[in-house]
Amino acid sequence: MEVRARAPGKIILAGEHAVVHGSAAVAAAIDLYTHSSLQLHPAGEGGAGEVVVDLRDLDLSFSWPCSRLREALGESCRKAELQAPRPCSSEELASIAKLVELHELPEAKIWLSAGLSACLFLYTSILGCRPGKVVVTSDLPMGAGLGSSAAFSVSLSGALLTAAGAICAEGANCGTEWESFGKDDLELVNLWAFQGEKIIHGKPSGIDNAVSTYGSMIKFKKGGLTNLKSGNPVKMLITDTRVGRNTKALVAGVSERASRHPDTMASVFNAVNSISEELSSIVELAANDEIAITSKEEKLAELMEMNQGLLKCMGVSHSSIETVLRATLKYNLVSKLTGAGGGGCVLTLIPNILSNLVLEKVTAELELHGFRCFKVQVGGQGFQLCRG
Ligand SMILES: Nc1ncnc2c1ncn2[C@@H]1O[C@H](COP(=O)(O)OP(=O)(O)OP(=O)(O)O)[C@@H](O)[C@H]1O
Ligand SMILES: C[C@@](O)(CCO)CC(=O)[O-]
Ligand SMILES: [Mg+2]
Repeated sequence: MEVRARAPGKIILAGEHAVVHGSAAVAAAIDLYTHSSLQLHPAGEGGAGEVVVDLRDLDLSFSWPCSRLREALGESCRKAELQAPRPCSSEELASIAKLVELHELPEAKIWLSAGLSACLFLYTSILGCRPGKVVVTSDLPMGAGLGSSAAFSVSLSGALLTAAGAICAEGANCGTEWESFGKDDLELVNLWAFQGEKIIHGKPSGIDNAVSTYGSMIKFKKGGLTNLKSGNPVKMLITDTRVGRNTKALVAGVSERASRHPDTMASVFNAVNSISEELSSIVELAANDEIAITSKEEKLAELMEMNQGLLKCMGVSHSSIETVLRATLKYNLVSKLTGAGGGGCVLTLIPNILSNLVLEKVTAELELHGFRCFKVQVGGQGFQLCRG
């Protein structure tokens, strides 16, 4: 049997980085997905067979004989207690890293090793050393702020947990082939995906895996999640500056700045918390006429502008991000970085009354800089499954 799972990427409307330090943040799922499909193979004689990970978009395939996995991981290669996800110990992570190194990734693709380590950890913890093949494809740019690592961890955890019989989809959703899950199953997927994110990010807040698992728009603050019912659709243009960066390093950089200036940075995080709280209540307001919608959008834009200023103050803006801010401001549009920053993607709020002509002009100007623009639906589905 083949299990096909998908999990969405996300945008962060307010609160990235500060959320790692306990502030509130607001995030929403977008309609760009990572798909993980899984086929289990019958165990060969004497435990033969292999685990194959096929990263289709990158045209890369990796395999490990089950016997090699068992030898390297020993006890940890035994199926874990599925209902209680466990973190990857540092010894286990070192053994997994050695298994990944066997494949000698080219220097230009070395960033993949964290994703492969997370994949091997989730596979062997959830299924043990059973032979099987995972195929991953994604609409998301990797390492660009749209939550590719979380969508990868969520889709993979969900496919593995389904194959292990730990969770079960609840039937077709809205007449599509994609099936959704109940609250308890989603919670389990989210907990396992968080362990995968820890391997990739170092110190994740958990917001990216939560919004990818549950979908919709959420306010997230350590230990708590509120579903936001958006009063009117929020329209955003996403610009990928194509400047590569790494969330783990950026998160560590902000923490270092916080340890050098604890009081000052505490005030910055506190200000971001207020922005996220205010933004989440504005998002939920239902505006009925053009004047009300415009006033709501003006408030959102101002909060995004303030948040961008504070992100710059945390040291995570970048000249490419500043270029997008200037280009969009010429059309009176407000932008902020989204995700970890340092390059990656920028959000631009698209007012309801903005004509398609102006939107096309802005997009064309951004593309002239070599950036790539996406128009996305905000606040859609979370983790879902399709039976093959
Ligand atoms: N489809 C995928 N296949 C394999 N590895 C992936 C995939 N998607 C993400 N990854 C792993 O996640 C890493 C990118 O994660 P990172 O957290 O740095 O960026 P992001 O998740 O795209 O952005 P952000 O965390 O700011 O939202 C990649 O370097 C890779 O290790
Ligand atoms: C930068 C960060 O706040 C968001 C990355 O999308 C990291 C995290 O919350 O884990
Ligand atoms: Mg990430």
